[in-house]
Amino acid sequence: MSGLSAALLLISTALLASVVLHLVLNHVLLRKSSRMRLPPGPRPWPVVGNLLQLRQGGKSLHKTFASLAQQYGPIVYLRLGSVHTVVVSSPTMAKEFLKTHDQEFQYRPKQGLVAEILMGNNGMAMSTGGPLWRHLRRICSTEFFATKHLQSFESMRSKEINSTINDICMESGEGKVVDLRFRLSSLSINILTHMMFKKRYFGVDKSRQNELHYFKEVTEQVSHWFGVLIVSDYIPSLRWLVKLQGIHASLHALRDKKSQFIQKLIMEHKENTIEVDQVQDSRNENVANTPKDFVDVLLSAPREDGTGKLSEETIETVLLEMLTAGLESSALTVEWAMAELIRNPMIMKRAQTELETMVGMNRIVEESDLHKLTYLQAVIKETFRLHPIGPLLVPHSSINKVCGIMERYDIPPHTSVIVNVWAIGRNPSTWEKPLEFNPERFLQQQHPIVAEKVDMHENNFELLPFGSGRRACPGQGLGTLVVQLVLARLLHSFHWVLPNQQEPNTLDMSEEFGLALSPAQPLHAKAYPKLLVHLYK
Ligand code: HEM
Repeated sequence: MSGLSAALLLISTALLASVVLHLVLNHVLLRKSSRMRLPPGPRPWPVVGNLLQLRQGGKSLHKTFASLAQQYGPIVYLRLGSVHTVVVSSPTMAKEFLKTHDQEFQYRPKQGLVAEILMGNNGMAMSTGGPLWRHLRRICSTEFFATKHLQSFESMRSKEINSTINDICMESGEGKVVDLRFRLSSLSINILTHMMFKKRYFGVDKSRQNELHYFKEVTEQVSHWFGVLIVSDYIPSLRWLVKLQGIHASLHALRDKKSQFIQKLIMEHKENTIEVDQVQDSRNENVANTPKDFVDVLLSAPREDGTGKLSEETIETVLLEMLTAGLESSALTVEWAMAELIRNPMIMKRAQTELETMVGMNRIVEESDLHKLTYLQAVIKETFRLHPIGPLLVPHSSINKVCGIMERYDIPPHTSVIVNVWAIGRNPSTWEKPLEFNPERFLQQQHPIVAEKVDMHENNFELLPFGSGRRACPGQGLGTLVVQLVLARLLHSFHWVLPNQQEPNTLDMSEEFGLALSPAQPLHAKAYPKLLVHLYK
């Protein structure tokens, strides 16, 4: 027998053994779960469960789940390989899991291969839960996301946005089309990396180019891998097949790359050799005197049991998670808002008129103006409703079986609970004409769920762009602030239209589902300055 046939025989025997093992495990699992009052859902196939149904829907998982909800109702049970999964798609159901049973469902499901290799279980966002997760969340809330700390970076934010507005103004003067995806993502990277480790990557001289390239490669690859469906996460006996495909090797190589990048940052902070970047503004001030950054905070933080310092592994993971969660979220939300406004010129005009009235045309928008901009807030809520960048949140889970959901259903232990906020935002029984971009809906007092009530805080489950409860996004304050400020500055500083006299209503609004839900086509537009020249310096 040739070497090749021997290898093929070995592979087919192993495959057969995996399938048999799985059939046995499935049988046991089905017998156990058939005794529970499970929510309704499509009948699972042996071994693969409902995995094939998900594949049929293509890459847009949020849409596949929404059509399952239309068939089976606001709570659907699926078995993905051997993983119990529940998808909820109504405000009432979301409240049941994220508020009534928040304590039980505060955990994350067991990590898949990607998170296991790239993050370990010593971080925050992907951590299954426990004392370290609680400790890290407390550090983040008190030392990084606290209002006072965020305020201390106000001048840096303003200078970064000035610099972007200035670049757009120059492009406009040269008759160029603005690549808003690039501009917004560069701005968001500079703001976050400055707060996290006192570095900015865009608008810096050539010396930082290699580092920028490396940084982008690492973060883009991490995002890419989080969007890949790894079959052994659902059918563990196929782990050997995944190994054979070289996925482990690629992930380990990426882990080493990410470690190198973050280790360098940690070293620079320990040795105090970091070159603090300077963003010049018209008053020729720089931002060197900014407060303690996040790496400093983590390096001086104690362990969860109060002994010693956090391990470097933990620091690495938290930094990578914060970068992954925070880098694109605000930028993509502003891009969606701009796309909707360009498509709806009357709505853009109303937002601009509000800025002209409340701020005037003789100065730029400051953070202290934002609370007066009611219409702008409504535009942002409407953007979050139609285009939540985390359409399925991050899955929640419970350690134990939870009985009596809506007094009707039992949820097996370690079930992956997915909240389809995208479907909730488009549900016609909650929202009138749900597919219309209509910020006014948040200003109409007579509507049953009016703006004043739907405030994106703990008790409004109609609008959940940041989740809710113990696992809600800790970056909500920073994210909202950046979205409001950047959008206000773009609308106050420029008139915006599509290039080549393209009709507004022909703008492609299709989505790309990945780690974040982004416009499938990066937004390009022409900008025409509205303010006096010196306000762009
Ligand atoms: C517009 C901006 C943002 C949006 C829409 C957003 C949305 C979300 C959502 C939907 C979740 C999952 C909530 C859940 O599982 O229930 C989340 C979690 C998280 N977000 Fe954000 N986010 C934004 C900005 C940020 C920023 C700027 C940071 C950090 C710099 C950040 C850090 C995190 C972290 C660390 C978690 C995981 C929390 C945990 O598991 O305990 N986010 N975010």
